[in-house]
Amino acid sequence: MIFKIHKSYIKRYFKILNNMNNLKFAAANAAIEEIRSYLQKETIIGIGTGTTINFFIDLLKKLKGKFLGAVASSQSSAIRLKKYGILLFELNDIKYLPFYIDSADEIDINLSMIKGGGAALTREKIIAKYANRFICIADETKLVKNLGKFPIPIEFIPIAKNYIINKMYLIGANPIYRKGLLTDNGNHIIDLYNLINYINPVYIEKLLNNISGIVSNGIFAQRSADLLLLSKFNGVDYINR
Ligand SMILES: O=C(CO)[C@H](O)[C@H](O)COP(=O)(O)O
Repeated sequence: MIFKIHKSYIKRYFKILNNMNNLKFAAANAAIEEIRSYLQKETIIGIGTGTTINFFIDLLKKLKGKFLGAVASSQSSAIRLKKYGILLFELNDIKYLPFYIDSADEIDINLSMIKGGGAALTREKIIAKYANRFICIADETKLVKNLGKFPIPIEFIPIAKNYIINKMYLIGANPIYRKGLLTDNGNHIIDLYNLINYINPVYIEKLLNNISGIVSNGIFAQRSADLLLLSKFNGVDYINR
């Protein structure tokens, strides 16, 4: 069966996409301005993962020479950084990380987040915890009153799949396995639906941390962001924790 899509729908789709990209670019650009004056020859920057961060990496290439290099939270970000000739470091090789720049799938006013839509949550959480300052860049669609509409990703060790799925039903979540996905750490991902509108993200984060086989979960409440650069159609808001 052939479906004909009206030209006006295609035009509208590209207009929305373009607007979203403009917002992502604006947030990324604000982060560049935020860190610019702190950069020194020996500075290493922590870099997240995703479409918003890709804009940040593209802008960062212009600051090459003003900092030493970067530590990436995923293979995909590492490849992009490498393409621009930005020096890559392993987290274990660095003593101090002044900034970690990343986006989020959802963020609330306390700067707690759900992350991991791009499956990089474990490395993101480790680097975010190691960093002195977490700067989150996001467009205004990511800001929510209560976290939980976006499913919570959990990265787990493959042999624990059935055990974890059963456990998730017991705590009232609807677990959906991301078929065919292998994380950079060789693990798998389940997305938890219906654990919505919870008031206490720290409680859920700790609860999930406590289940055997789960390597990490996408709630970033114990280590929330320090600064949110939130891009809107009329400018960028600076929201401090
Ligand atoms: O947590 C993440 C990846 O694991 C990303 O930060 C999150 O998914 C947002 O991505 P995007 O900028 O593409 O909306």
